[in-house]
Amino acid sequence: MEITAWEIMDHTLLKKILLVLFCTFLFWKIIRYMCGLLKVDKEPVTVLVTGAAGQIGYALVPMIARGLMLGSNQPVILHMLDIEPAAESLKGVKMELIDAAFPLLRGVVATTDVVEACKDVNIAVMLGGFPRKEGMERKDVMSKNVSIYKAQASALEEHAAADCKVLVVANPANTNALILKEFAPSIPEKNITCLTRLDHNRALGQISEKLNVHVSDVKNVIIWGNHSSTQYPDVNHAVVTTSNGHKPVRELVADDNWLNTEFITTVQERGGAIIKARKLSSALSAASAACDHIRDWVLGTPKGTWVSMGVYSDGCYGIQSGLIYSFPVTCDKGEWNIVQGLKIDEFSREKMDKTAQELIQEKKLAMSCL
Ligand SMILES: NC(=O)C1=CN([C@@H]2O[C@H](COP(=O)(O)OP(=O)(O)OC[C@H]3O[C@@H](n4cnc5c(N)ncnc54)[C@H](O)[C@@H]3O)[C@@H](O)[C@H]2O)C=CC1
Ligand SMILES: O=C([O-])CC(=O)C(=O)O
Repeated sequence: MEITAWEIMDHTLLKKILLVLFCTFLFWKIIRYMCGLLKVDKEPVTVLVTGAAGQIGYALVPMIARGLMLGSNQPVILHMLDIEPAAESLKGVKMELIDAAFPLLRGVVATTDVVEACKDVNIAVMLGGFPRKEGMERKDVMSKNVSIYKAQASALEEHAAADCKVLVVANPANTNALILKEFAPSIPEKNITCLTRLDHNRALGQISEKLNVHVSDVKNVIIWGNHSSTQYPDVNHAVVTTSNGHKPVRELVADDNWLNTEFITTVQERGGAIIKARKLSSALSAASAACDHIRDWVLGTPKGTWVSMGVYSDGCYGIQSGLIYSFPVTCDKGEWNIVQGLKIDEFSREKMDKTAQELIQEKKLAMSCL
């Protein structure tokens, strides 16, 4: 068969067109594959917030959904628990979370069922509890919280993820955390903590105001002990970053009398001062501190910096083991470790022991309510 010149040219053209189409297709496939490799969409982390219809809850859940707790590339699923009388209000919070269209928020559960709330939870922030009311004895409040924390400990133990990290905020925070630990024996004791980061941040704030320096330049204050007015805010190891390196806070403040009296009582009594001013307890700063606590625990503390966390004591610094006591800690790869070897002077020793004594009494009271 005879092939004309036109037909030969036509063939070549056709081949070229096919080749271009094939190359475009291949290029597109490669680009899609590379995009897949670079994709940063992680598995969502499930975060439980109990008492979520309350005022800290209302400040905290949008922070979590915005990535302030676990990072700006970490999707989250929120589980919110409250009690029946707050169910309608909780529903409203869920509606607002949907309306806010948070890109990281991959699901919201709002429930009054503790089992549903605890299911597959990776992080639990416990805000729910029974507040002290007029005319109530400490023992009455303790007894109500012991039963709440006992029940929630069992639900977490049975239904949460095996490596669930717990942060107790509700007061009495240290002792509620201790009860939770007692009744959730299969959750590792290192995974149960309480919030003293608010007190830590308050101490940083006071030093920053006194020295007129940026708060992010102040570091390594310590809150020892109970989240109560016996806590000991300690600046003996705290420093300020200056253009000439780190300078001790004591040297810069140059007023030991202020540091040993007014500074300590201001931090110890700050919660009460906020209640007096707002007629409500601290909520935005408590929510922010809860985010700081979990973020540093999960993602790590910056090099050379420690933070304060209420953790299970092992006897170090002469603090009786078996209490949830606030210590200076560093965090790495999801684990906290108490900063060791800090020098403790006589003034500090006395204050650290006083707050430990209060925790021993609270523990006794809690155990008597069981
Ligand atoms: N550790 C810290 O630094 C701080 C601790 N707190 C404490 O945090 C807690 C929460 O404070 P707010 O949000 O201001 O209180 P709030 O009274 O506004 O909210 C508490 C919420 O817990 C709910 N609740 C009560 N019993 C519950 C249960 N068994 N299960 C689930 N939810 C339950 C209530 O219905 C309410 O919605 C309080 O105990 C407060 O004293 C407050 C500030 C700082
Ligand atoms: O007593 C309260 O509810 C408030 C509180 O713990 C604080 O602000 O430190």
